[in-house]
Amino acid sequence: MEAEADGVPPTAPVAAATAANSDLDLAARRRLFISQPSTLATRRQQAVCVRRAHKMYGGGKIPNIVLDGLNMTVPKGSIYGLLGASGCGKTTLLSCIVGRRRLNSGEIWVLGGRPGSPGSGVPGPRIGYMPQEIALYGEFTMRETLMYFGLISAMPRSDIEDRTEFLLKLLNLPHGSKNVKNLSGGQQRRVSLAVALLHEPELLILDEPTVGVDPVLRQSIWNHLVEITKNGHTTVIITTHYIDECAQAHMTQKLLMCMPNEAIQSVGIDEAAVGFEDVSQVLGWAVKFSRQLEWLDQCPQVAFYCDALYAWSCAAEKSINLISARCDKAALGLAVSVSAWERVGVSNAGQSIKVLNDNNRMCIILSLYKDLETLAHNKQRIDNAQLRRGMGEGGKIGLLRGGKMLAEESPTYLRQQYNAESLEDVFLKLSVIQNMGKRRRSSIAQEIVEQVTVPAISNPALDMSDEQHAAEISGEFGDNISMSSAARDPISSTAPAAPPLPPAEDMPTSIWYKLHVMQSHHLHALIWKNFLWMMRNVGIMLFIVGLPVLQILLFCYAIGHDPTGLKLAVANHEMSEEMIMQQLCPVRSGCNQTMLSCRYLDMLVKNKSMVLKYVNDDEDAYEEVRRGRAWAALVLQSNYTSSLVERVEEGRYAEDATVEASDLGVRMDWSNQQISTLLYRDLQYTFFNFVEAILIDCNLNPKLGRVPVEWKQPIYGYRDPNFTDFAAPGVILTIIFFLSVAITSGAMLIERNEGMLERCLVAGITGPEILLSQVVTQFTVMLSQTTFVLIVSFYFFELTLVGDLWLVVALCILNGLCGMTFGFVISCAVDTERTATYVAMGSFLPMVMLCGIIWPIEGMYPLLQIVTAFLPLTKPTESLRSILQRGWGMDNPSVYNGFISISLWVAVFLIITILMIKFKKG
Ligand SMILES: Nc1ncnc2c1ncn2[C@@H]1O[C@H](COP(=O)(O)OP(=O)(O)OP(=O)(O)O)[C@@H](O)[C@H]1O
Repeated sequence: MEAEADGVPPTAPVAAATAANSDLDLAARRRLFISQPSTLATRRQQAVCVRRAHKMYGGGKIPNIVLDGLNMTVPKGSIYGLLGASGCGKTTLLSCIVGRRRLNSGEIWVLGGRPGSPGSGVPGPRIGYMPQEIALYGEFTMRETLMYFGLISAMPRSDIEDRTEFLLKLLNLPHGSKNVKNLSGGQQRRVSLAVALLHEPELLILDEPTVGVDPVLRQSIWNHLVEITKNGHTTVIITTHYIDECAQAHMTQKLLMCMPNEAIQSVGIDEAAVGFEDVSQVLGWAVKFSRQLEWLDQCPQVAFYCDALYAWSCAAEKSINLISARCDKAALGLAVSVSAWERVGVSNAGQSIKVLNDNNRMCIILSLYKDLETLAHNKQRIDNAQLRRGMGEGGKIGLLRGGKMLAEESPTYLRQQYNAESLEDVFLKLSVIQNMGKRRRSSIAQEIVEQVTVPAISNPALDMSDEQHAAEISGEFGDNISMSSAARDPISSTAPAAPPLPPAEDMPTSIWYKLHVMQSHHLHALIWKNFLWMMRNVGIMLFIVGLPVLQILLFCYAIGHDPTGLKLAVANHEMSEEMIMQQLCPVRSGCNQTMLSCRYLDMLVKNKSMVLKYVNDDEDAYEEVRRGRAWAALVLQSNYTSSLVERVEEGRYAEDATVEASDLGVRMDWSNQQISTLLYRDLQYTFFNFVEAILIDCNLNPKLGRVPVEWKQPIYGYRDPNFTDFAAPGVILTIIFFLSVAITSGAMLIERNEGMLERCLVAGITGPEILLSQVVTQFTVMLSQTTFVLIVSFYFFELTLVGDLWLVVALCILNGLCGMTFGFVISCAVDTERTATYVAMGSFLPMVMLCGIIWPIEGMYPLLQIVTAFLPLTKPTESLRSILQRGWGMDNPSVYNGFISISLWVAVFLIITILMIKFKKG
């Protein structure tokens, strides 16, 4: 039955039977492991327990497998160093541990629960996370930064203040009222560390914490970490991608800068590291050096570490001479960080090395500037030595390579077991063993094996001779020894299935629990932070509030008004040459039938602000138009007045010649539709007014001069509508909508890209909380924007407002909300601000064109008319136009459709955002 269970029929041949036997063994072993009642409990007792973790990025044929059956066990109360080359997956593993990414398969237990599950506290206040990037608000002071993260952790203000004082002191930070952006890189990293330490979490995860921190401070940080792990309540995981140990493998790290002679003697150190970070320190060092060296003389060896910008160019020579003069040690190591080399430049570096050589006392540890990696690597030696010392013998180091944990032991144990002087050697040997497992026939591997003495394999985790067995054993062998599992493709593996993992612990399943995604202290912290950010960026806020006002001002001044000062060339043959010379056409009022042409032309000037230029003949007038000096040429015959009178008096009996002579001859420049339509209208309307005026003056019925159409009082709008009134609704909504898009997506992307969002999420803030806090904050901004825009439009420029102002306000606010949620979608969908700008711009232009803002939808291509009905601004624009121009209320479909449409869009954008936040991680 057992054989059947393992898929081998009882009648199989002998070879198969042998295999079946081994399967039986395996099954028996598996049962043994499964039956261990303590397995699940043991896992949950660890601070972190990872079993058979698989994680890959990208799909397709060549996925990037980052974690490949990884196991990791971090006991509570320990300091765990996660070491591995750059890009080996440390950050990925940490983000899975803190619940920000999901494994493709495998299990993670953190502090007894599954990260991301309700009630686990992970992500949340049980974790202190210091990411690789600074991830802080540059505009906030250190105190404000710590206050914000303290509030997130629901700490009382007094506790936050106490802890802040303690941490500022511990981390040697300047007075807490300095803005984070004004701190040095190293100081910023220390603030970042302070944030992680602030709420005294149970699990502290520090991703490369001591980069940019001088040796003095590193020591105090390490002391603190050792202190907090002592009582077993706090566990620390630290990553670094520098694998090696220093050449002098037993170097003891001590702070010497300020340490008096007696202290050095009492500590009894035999090697020392001296480090400093900035120019002033270097210069100070150079001056004080002779005295310091007296103390340092106690040490047989000194490592001299420098990360100063001008260390080489300004002070190095002097310092080195001083060192050289006072110190006759066998070896004085000189390590310089990559940044110093890079900034000083290779030539200076070369010069400095020359000085060192000339002095002939130094042993240059580094292989100098040619290999920046080596420089970086050497810089980190001090860290790793501290890591080792800080962890003591109880701590563990996990060596990560190729998605697997090569080993997980105390540094001393590893060095002893592999007979290695440094962890780098251990790592190298383990890498060779790993390669042997994968590529036994590889000549390259053989070569390496020949050169590197591989110790007898005593750790079954590294025995790759039976990969399947290794995989089976992995993770079940015991929780205190973690072993690497065999390489196996998580998807395509045909190897026997691993034993089933224990079921997950029961989590609260009530709907209320699941809905309980908002916590008041989180919202309080977020809203406080958002408003603080606004206060710190008054210039930006003034711009944000002022920009829509400026835009509406520009719109009201620039758009929709009738063009004035249009030039007309007039060939009026009723005028004498002298009159043309003087550009004077005499106007006679009353029932006077002389020079009527002048009376008409005068009305054009006075009523329509046209500018007339009198010319001698028709061709001259046309030429003016051809040369672009006039929009139209008017020709009036020499007998214009008499012909017009005769035409009016004789009516249908008037002769053709009379009718033609009374016509106003017009040739226009029709190239500009707006201007020519306006001229066309004004020339005619002015003529009707002119005839009407004469008829009135002569006591005749003015209606006789009109076309037989009676233009009664309009039902909606005015007889003389303007384009401003037509375009204003769409323009107001567009301004509010797109400014909300820009502000919201900008704010969210800045947070995300600078790592603040990630940090907040790890601290336990949820996506909906961030959204709600942004909505609250942006709402106040949008409210002020809307108020100013409406005041400018309807109070100062008196745009037509017939309907209910509150409906207008409500629609504008909904529209701003819609822009805000669209901004959320953009910030979730894209990664950079530049892409966000492209998306915003890409959506702005089509919306302006298609939503009936600058041209009536009725004039669009029929298919577009259907499409445009579904866009966010179409119905609201129609709705606002109806409220403003027609005074319609919510009972009218044209109005309420706008409200419904925009509300639906708000809901759609919100849902998309929440889904993206939920499913886009990892
Ligand atoms: N979001 C992502 N999408 C695709 N690939 C990713 C993503 N994040 C990381 N990777 C890849 O996964 C691998 C592991 O990256 P990770 O950042 O975890 O390494 P690391 O060990 O922390 O490196 P370092 O020490 O340099 O910080 C790298 O090859 C990286 O290119």
